[in-house]
Amino acid sequence: MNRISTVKSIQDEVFALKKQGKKIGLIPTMGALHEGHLSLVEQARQQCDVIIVSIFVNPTQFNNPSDLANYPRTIEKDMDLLSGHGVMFVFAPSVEEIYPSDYVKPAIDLGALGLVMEGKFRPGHFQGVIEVVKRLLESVQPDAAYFGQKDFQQLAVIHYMVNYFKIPVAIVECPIVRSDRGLALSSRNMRLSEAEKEQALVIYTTLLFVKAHVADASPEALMKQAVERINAAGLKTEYVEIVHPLTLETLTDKWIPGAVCCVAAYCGEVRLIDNMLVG
Ligand SMILES: Nc1ncnc2c1ncn2[C@@H]1O[C@H](COP(=O)(O)OP(=O)(O)OP(=O)(O)O)[C@@H](O)[C@H]1O
Ligand SMILES: CC(C)(CO)[C@@H](O)C(=O)[O-]
Ligand code: BAL
Repeated sequence: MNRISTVKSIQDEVFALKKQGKKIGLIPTMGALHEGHLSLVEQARQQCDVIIVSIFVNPTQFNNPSDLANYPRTIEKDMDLLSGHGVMFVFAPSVEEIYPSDYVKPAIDLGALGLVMEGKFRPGHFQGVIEVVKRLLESVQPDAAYFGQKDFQQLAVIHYMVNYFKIPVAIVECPIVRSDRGLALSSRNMRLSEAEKEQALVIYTTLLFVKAHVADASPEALMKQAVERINAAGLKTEYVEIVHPLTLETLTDKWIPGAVCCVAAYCGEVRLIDNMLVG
């Protein structure tokens, strides 16, 4: 497994491998890797010949400076965790490498996709995600790129961006990996105490509660109950939205197949997100 830090070097490697007919899979991450990331690697291994994991804490997608400052950075541990998982390259560029002085921000209007949920509570977040994902895809030029459904809205935005700019890559969605008791794995979980990890389970149990009650309550009523349940457990809910899986429009009185319940809540200082297919 080689660690590469420049766009030029990763391009040289990829171009040579592509010439040999190899299929390239990219897993973009911000590091502090866990089993959720490894599941993306494993899925990529089943479909690609060459696996590249990028590790880059992208400053432009953080709307909150303290979130960026506190984001865990564990590159040596990450390299250890990845070894034995068939990864050929870890691409870990600097901020200057990703955003050189002549870098031009992509111009794209995400419309409603970028204004709801994460877009509403983390202003500028998706513009930053688009900047970095477009730059990574154009730098590495993979055949397929793997993303987790834990970041459900991010996937919707990335699909839109790839279509909009006609980037020739397959976007592969990977299911959410949870702890034994249901907490969605996340790099930010490292900042939770054991007691907070216990408390945060209410997000999962609330998603299960919503799923179990679709036949006897409206989306609107269940969103309200979900907020109450999460807050009653001591978390601070930012939003609970039950949405159309493609347009992300909030459902009110009628259910549709494929409805997804999305949650963002603070457990102490740590902001957690999760979602579940409920409709
Ligand atoms: N529990 C998980 N199951 C499946 N995919 C996941 C999981 N956690 C993260 N991913 C995916 O891994 C990729 C990289 O995510 P990232 O590095 O931001 O980790 P993270 O755990 O989501 O961190 P955080 O939520 O704390 O920012 C994303 O596509 C993300 O959706
Ligand atoms: C896709 C991504 C790596 C871009 O920085 C990030 O948003 C993430 O980890 O989900
Ligand atoms: N996985 C989402 C990255 C972020 O929270 O910025």
